[in-house]
Amino acid sequence: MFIDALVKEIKNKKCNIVVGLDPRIGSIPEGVKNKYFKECGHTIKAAAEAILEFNKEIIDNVYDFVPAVKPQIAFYEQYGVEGLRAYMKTCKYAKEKGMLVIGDIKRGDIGSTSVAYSNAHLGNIDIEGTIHETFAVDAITVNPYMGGDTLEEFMKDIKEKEKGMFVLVKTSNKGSGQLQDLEVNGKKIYEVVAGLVNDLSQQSIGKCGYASVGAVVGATYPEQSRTLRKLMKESYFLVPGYGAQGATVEDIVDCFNEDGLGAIINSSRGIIFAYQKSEKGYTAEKYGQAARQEALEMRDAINKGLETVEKCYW
Ligand SMILES: O=c1ccn([C@@H]2O[C@H](COP(=O)(O)O)[C@@H](O)[C@H]2O)c(=O)[nH]1
Repeated sequence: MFIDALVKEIKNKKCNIVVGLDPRIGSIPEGVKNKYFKECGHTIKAAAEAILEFNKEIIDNVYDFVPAVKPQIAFYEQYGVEGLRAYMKTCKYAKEKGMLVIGDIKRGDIGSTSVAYSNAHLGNIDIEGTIHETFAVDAITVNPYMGGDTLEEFMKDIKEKEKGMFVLVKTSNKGSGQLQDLEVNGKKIYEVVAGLVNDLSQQSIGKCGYASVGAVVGATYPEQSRTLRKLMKESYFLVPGYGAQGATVEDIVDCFNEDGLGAIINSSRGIIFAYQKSEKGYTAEKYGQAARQEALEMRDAINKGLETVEKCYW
């Protein structure tokens, strides 16, 4: 099951972080992009090639101690077909290096359309008996706004193909409260969604005791995450908002259960563009090493924080 593979990697690597692969061409070092711009001009193809090279260097520098990567598909889609090719190649490369891949795709639609999303991102597509995989990754993020039936359509691939999904429950952005914190029948919307996630998670509990149906819970809302931890005991939390969005170790420790497991903390810009922190003596030429250093520091800070509250698994 996806969750068993994730928890195994987390325990083996003693690391609770996921590196977000959100490449922005403006922040990719000149040395990388100029190579492709010289070859192909200022084209979509050149940008996509630069993104792929950049991602591979980041993966090469973190795969030995980081369990998973989370590419956000929007950063690839904006370059059309070439961008999506870079997304697929990035996912494949990370998998070859032994990392789990969480596709941050935030999909969800009426049931039959969710099936198509699931085929694309978790399963495969059957063309008159010939099976093809397209974007398949280990787990995806899913938007629950259209209701529980839209989530259920992903369960077939989660069970049969041993995949996972993280449902948006309480997001990290400033406006997340505008809808998610509204009260209906004495419950916040995010609590209602947590109920849906908890129900689905019961169908996907692995040997490790956690479920392949998890929740996205923003690091920027520690109070809400404490409530949510109690409502979804078996669900793993995918926690964005650390670093660039301002959340710190203190904000994320309660996303973990008492067993020291239950959460994987994402940082994207803070790691992949760490080379821009010139105060730390990093350089553009060594952007991969800068990302490695920053990810190591994040891992150690989180482990130390968890030790302090007596929740460190190892
Ligand atoms: O609530 C959410 C859900 C998803 N995200 C995504 O996580 C990363 C965060 O990037 P940083 O650079 O570390 O801020 C990004 O891909 C978002 O789309 C989120 O931030 N909050």
